Amino acid sequence: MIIPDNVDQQMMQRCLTLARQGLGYTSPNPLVGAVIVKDGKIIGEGFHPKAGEPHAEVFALREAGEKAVGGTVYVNLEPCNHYGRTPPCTEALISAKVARVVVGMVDPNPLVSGKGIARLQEAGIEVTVGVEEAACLRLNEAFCHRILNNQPFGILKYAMTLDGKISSSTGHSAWVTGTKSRQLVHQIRAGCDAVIVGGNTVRRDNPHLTIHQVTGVNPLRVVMSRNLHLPEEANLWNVDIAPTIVFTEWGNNPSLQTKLRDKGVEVIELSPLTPSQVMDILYERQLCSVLWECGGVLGAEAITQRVIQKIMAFIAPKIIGGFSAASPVGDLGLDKMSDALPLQNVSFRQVERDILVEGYLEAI
Ligand SMILES: Nc1nc(O)c(N)c(N[C@@H]2O[C@H](COP(=O)(O)O)[C@@H](O)[C@H]2O)n1
Ligand SMILES: [Zn+2]
Repeated sequence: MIIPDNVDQQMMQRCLTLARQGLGYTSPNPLVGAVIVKDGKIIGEGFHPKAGEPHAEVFALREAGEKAVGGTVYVNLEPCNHYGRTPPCTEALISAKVARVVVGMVDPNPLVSGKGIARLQEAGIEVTVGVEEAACLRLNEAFCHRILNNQPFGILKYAMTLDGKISSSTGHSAWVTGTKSRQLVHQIRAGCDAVIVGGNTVRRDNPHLTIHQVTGVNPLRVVMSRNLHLPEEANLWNVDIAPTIVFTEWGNNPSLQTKLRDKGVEVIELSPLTPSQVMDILYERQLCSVLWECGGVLGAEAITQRVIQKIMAFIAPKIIGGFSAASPVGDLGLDKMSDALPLQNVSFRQVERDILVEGYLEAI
């Protein structure tokens, strides 16, 4: 392959493309891709496929072999300088005698942060940091949030009409948005480690919460139901497609608990059952990103408990009306419009006739 102009940016974009091949498999580790270039040609490429397996740099070095001597290595995350599940990549890069390393972003992991870059510089390797940094940060926003806050990154996703309703006043909601938006949701799910819904969503919509027509892995499906008044038969109880965990409060509906466990559904009793307790457990289970596809009551509770960092709102150009038709976020206890939670880094994207508004509830 011939290398184009603005090589550093182009090669970093190539790293991001490679890194995305690990989407859905790497948690709690980041998505990382690496490219090695020498004499204007790519001589090695790699990506991190799974926690416990070698890092992206190692795969790229393996492919380049002896030719890596004097080459330039591109990697979207600072090379590690610690013994984790795998040995430090800095030592592999130094042994391979590469001349230059171009890093997309500093690793926020306190075990690494800045130390990988310092080690390479000490060994006489030229290091450039911050190429395509915004795109690198965005790709690993969930990893960064998790490692800095000891909690998974929470995304609240909803679809609403132009008059702010997620269903009609009878509860009917199929469908608010168009086909393309719904396909995009499947892609978003494929990039998340878990999807959470409340008991109402299970009773009313009987969702699968899987991915269709996109490549990737199904996320873990999570149901939060205080009273455990859930149907005995539901799509989510078919764990052959994807695992399901049901969180409930201690001692509720023991006979359904037994039936669910018999079907292979994991049931966890917590008192009190709160979004933040659930996120703590998902953190311990090594998850980086959690997509909340719940109704307004649970969504508001999750926002109040600060477990939601990002909002993805699909808005369809239609009006349903109805005083009792549900809206995407329930009571936040805010009385004045001046208290409304502002989103940051907001972006807008047209998806057929719908608009996707994305933004962050607080800086990450
Ligand atoms: N630069 C880089 N490339 C990769 O491919 C990576 N997976 C990482 N991860 C960093 O190292 C930590 C995990 O180390 P182990 O896989 O346990 O050895 C991870 O937290 C990142 O800081 N970095
Ligand atoms: Zn490494």
